[in-house]
Amino acid sequence: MDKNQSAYQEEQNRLDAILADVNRRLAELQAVPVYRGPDFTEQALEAVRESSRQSLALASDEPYFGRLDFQPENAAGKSALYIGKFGVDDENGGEPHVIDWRAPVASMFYSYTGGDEKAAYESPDGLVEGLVYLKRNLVIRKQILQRVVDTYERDSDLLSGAGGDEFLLYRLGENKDNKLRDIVSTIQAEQDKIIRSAKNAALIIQGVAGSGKTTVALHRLAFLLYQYRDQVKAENMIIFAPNSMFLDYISGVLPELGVGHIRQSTFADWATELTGLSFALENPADESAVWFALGSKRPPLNDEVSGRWKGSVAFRDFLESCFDGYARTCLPQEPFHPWDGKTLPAETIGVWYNEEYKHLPPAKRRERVVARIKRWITMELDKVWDAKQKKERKTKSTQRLKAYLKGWPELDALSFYKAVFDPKSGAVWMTEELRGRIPEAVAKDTLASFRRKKVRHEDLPALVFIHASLHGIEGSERFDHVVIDEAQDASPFQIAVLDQYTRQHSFTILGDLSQGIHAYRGTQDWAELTSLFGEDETAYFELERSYRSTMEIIRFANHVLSIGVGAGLLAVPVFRSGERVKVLRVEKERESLFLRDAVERLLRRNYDTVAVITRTEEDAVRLHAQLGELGLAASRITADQKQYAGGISVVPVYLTKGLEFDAAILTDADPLRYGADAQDAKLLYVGCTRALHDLWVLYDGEPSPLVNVDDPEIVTRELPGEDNAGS
Ligand SMILES: Nc1ncnc2c1ncn2[C@@H]1O[C@H](COP(=O)(O)OP(=O)(O)OP(=O)(O)O)[C@@H](O)[C@H]1O
Repeated sequence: MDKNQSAYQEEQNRLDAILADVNRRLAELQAVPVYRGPDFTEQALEAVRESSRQSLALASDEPYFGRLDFQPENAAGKSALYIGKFGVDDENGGEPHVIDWRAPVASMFYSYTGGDEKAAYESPDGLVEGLVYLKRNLVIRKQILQRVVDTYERDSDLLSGAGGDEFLLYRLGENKDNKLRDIVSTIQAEQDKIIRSAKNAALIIQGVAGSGKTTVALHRLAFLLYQYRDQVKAENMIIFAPNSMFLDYISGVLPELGVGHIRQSTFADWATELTGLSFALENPADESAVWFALGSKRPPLNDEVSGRWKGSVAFRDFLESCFDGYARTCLPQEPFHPWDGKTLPAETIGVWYNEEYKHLPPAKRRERVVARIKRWITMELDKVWDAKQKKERKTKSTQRLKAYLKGWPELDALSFYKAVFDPKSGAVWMTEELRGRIPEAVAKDTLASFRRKKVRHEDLPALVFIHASLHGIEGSERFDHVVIDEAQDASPFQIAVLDQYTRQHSFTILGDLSQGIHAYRGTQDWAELTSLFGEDETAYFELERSYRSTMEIIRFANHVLSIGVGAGLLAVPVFRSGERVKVLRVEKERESLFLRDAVERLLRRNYDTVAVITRTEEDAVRLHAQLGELGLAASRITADQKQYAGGISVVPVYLTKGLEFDAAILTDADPLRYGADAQDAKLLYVGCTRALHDLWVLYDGEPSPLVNVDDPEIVTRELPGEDNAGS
């Protein structure tokens, strides 16, 4: 028996033994009737049983994926640690059968990349150092052992890391369906560092396309829930992603990791609900039509652009000044007369408002003062003995209080915000000086939206900020941890308001400035965020290895960036070579026919997900219809879509962000649609980096200056014959 066979046999024997144990324990637990009665102790026991049932059921299909033979210093011998998604204890109190991947000791499986140095991990009792003898990857599917790959063996000629790469490449070469997956078995050292970072800091992660940002953030949530189980609750954690379809796309990962109940939302949904917003949001498609229009039709991008101005921290400071003015002046300066001859002096009301309830936010202060005035009226009425007079005074006082409060209206965030922009609002706190600070075009646009009873996405941070200033923030509204994905599209103000709602700046903020296609409202530079949290409370990471696409695709995409944006933030591909990028001239008249044939050809290669990526929405509508007429059923991805179906998609390039496809065909890569400017380059870069295995780039006339046509190593200008495709 050779070495590989004997390793396989050894693992098969162990798997048989573990599975027998897991299956027996699962059967025993399933045989216990579920307790649904009123006894608290029994309920608690049932909860423990249910959680064991669930983790054993999950563990029984794929109990573990890795093995690490480790000998701590001063220990007599080495032990084989098996690492899986869930820990499985030995019932008799011996070494655990399987160690949870999040446990401190399991960290070595990811961080140890070979070499002669010692390995180490942080145990609850301090640093433990020792020697790793073996690192082994195991693929078990539905209880069947499929692969055994040694990625490190001490004192052997196995090149350190080489097997690890082989295993990673095997995983990366797989097709993708309509859901993102977990990567527990192949987390890379640089990703592991982020996943296991301490909770109480804002982590900012700049990662190139396909570097695993989204995936890493989800694994980090699972880690935080494990490591800080006494301090954080899943219900108090939230993931913000750009749209509902993206949330659906990533929704599978956390359940796979055994984590439930984490909130997932878009910023717009969260903000609308929190503020009880009565206006609708402007259709995002209208904004897209402006900012993703072709080159010359786009407005110039500068700091006075409404989205940038309203997304800045300076705008928050401006609103704070408005708010201070409001809080100082909102209280009526007159005394209150509930009926003729009776007075509650303005000074008394002032003391209540300015001193006694000073610790409360204005809306709550108002509530308390009004309640106190009412109590005062009741007390004064109690002094009146004559029933008729009492009744008359009661009625009078109610009318007078109503009139008095007209000068002190109850404001919600929207009415406050409207008053900021509307010169006719009569708000005394909006001084001429403050009003003069609003750029004219911004004021005009905003008022026009108000007239349509609409607000824009860019108004939401302000509305949340005002809401929090007026009402304060309840403990139950605060988050234990917040993930912001695609954070380059979030404005600094948006992140600043989220920080108000988050305990101890506990954030994972991920993005890629090279994919900042919403530059008209997003973050330009991560340093803007560091200044929000303070340097000591921020940790910055860069991920530059890209795992999604083949080497050819990444090099092709990097070229787009270096022409359109300049060097910097370029992705480093993993060594996974595939087909060359096909840059093909296809005349418009035969475009749809060509596309139909191309998609069919890709499907014959057994790809599961294929995307036709257009530059504009109109092109997507047109091509989708034409392909339908040619008998190719594809789904068209739209901005308001809730789910991603997988299969064949037709999609405008700006809606592909965050998604990935086995193969992608980019249409219209010509100079008109993709000019040599930063905005177009970012769009094209996003489009190219969606493809895992195969990228086709089509144009009519001339190719875009962003497109690499000269490098025969990574580009082919002709369609290879089907039989020798890939050669
Ligand atoms: N360590 C890893 N092992 C296996 N696959 C990985 C690993 N890291 C990332 N991937 C894969 O790479 C792809 C990209 O991951 P992900 O979508 O999380 O990246 P991203 O940085 O958020 O990308 P983008 O910015 O382009 O949206 C996914 O298919 C993911 O499964």
